[in-house]
Amino acid sequence: MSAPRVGIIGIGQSEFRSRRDDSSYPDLVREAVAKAMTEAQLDFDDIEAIVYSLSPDAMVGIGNAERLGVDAVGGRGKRFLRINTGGATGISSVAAAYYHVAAGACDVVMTAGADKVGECGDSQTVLNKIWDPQYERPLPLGTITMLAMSGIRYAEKYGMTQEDMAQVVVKNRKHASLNPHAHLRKEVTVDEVMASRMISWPIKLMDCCPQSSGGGAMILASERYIKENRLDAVWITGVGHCSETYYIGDRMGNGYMADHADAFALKRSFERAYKMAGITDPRKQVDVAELYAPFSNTEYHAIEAAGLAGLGEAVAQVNEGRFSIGGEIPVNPSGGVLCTNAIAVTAMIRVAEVALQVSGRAGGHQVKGAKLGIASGNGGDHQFFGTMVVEA
Ligand SMILES: CC(=O)CC(=O)SCCNC(=O)CCNC(=O)[C@H](O)C(C)(C)COP(=O)(O)OP(=O)(O)OC[C@H]1O[C@@H](n2cnc3c(N)ncnc32)[C@H](O)[C@@H]1OP(=O)(O)O
Repeated sequence: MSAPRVGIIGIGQSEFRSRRDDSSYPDLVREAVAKAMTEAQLDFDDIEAIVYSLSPDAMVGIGNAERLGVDAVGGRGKRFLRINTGGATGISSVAAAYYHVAAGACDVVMTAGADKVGECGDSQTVLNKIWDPQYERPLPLGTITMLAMSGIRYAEKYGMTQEDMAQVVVKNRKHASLNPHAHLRKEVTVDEVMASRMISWPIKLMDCCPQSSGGGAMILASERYIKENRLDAVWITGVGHCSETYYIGDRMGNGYMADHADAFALKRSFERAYKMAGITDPRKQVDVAELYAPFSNTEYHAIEAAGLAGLGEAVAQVNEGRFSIGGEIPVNPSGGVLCTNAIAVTAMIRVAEVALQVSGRAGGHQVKGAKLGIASGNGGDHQFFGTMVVEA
C-alpha cells in the first residue's frame, strides 16, 4: 500500500534563549506560527486542524496549557488535538498532522507549540516526576542521571571516552555557530568541554543540552492542495514510532534489545520509517540527519540506531569528521538538541531543519546537495521514539 503524499509548506522557529521574559507563553507560540503562516502564504481560515505540541505542563507552569495556546494558533472552531510523548512530542505532533492529511480528513493542518524550560525553575526536579514514585524516582532519576547510566554502559561496551563525548559537543557547537536559531552558538574546544563542571559522571556541563525557551510551528498539506495552489513543498515519505516499557529495569538483560548502551526501540522506529520510504541502505541514501540527542553520549547510539554506522562504530566516525558539515552524512547540522532544547518543540525542529536542508534553505548550515533527510525524537525516559524521512 503506498501512502498519499503529504508536503511541508510552512516552517516557523522563534528565537531560543534560556529565558524569553519578553514573551508570554502564548506569544512564543504566536512568534513561530506567524513565521510559518507567512512562509506558507496562508490565512488562518485555510487551516482546518491544529495539532498542539505540548510536553509536561509543569515546564510552562500552567496546567493544561493547550487551553491557553488555542487562540495563539487560531484554533477556535477548528479540530484541535494535544500531543505529549515527552521529548518526542514535537515529532509525534508532526506525525499526527501527517495522519490527518494522509487519512484524507483535512487538506491543511498546522502543528505548533512552545516551551519555557529555562523559566521552569529546575527542569530536573520537574522531570524527576515522570518516574515511578516508589522504585525509580528516589534514585534520584532525572534526564541527566538516566542518560549518564546509558553513557557509562556505552563506554564500557564500545570504549567511548569522555574526550569522544567532547568531540560531539565541538562538532555540534560549530554547526550551531552557523545557525541563527540555535540557543548555544559559541564554539568550544575539547579542552573546554573537559574542564566544564561535572554534572553526573561522565556527563559534564557542556555535554548537556541547555534549558531553552522558544516555539516552533509547521504547516502540512495534501499533494492535491499543494498542486492546485502551486505551492513549494518538501515531502514526508516515511513515518515511524516505537515505544519502550515504563521501568528501566525491565529493559535490561542480555542482547541488543535489552542493553542500556543501545537504542533498540529507536532503531525499530527507524526501520519502520525506512520501510515506508523505501530506504534499504541508509548509509548510501541519507544525505543529512537531525537526530534527537540531548547529551553528547546519546548522539552515538542515535547514529547507530539510524543505521548510519554499525554498533560501536560511531565514535571513530565522528572523530574522522564523517558526520560534520562537509563530511559524508552531516548529523545535526543545526547544532541539534545539544545546543537548543525547548522540549515541547525540539523534535518538531528536527523535522523542520531537515525540511529546510532538503529544500536548500538552511542558510549558513546548509548541507550541499541534500535531497533526503531523516529526523528523530526521543521522549519520556527513552520510552517513546518517533522518526521521519523527508525528501525534496
Ligand atoms: C530523552 C528525553 O526524554 C527528552 C529530553 O530532551 S531529555 C533532556 C531534557 N532537558 C534537560 O534535561 C535539561 C538539561 N540541562 C540542565 O538541566 C541544566 O541546563 C544544567 C544542569 C546542565 C545546568 O544548569 P544550571 O547550572 O542551573 O544552568 P542554567 O540555569 O540552565 O543556565 C545558566 C547559564 O549556563 C548556560 N548553560 C546551560 N547549559 C549549558 C551548557 N550545556 N553548556 C554551556 N552553557 C550552558 C546557560 O545558557 C545559561 O547562560 P545564560 O543565562 O547566559 O543564557
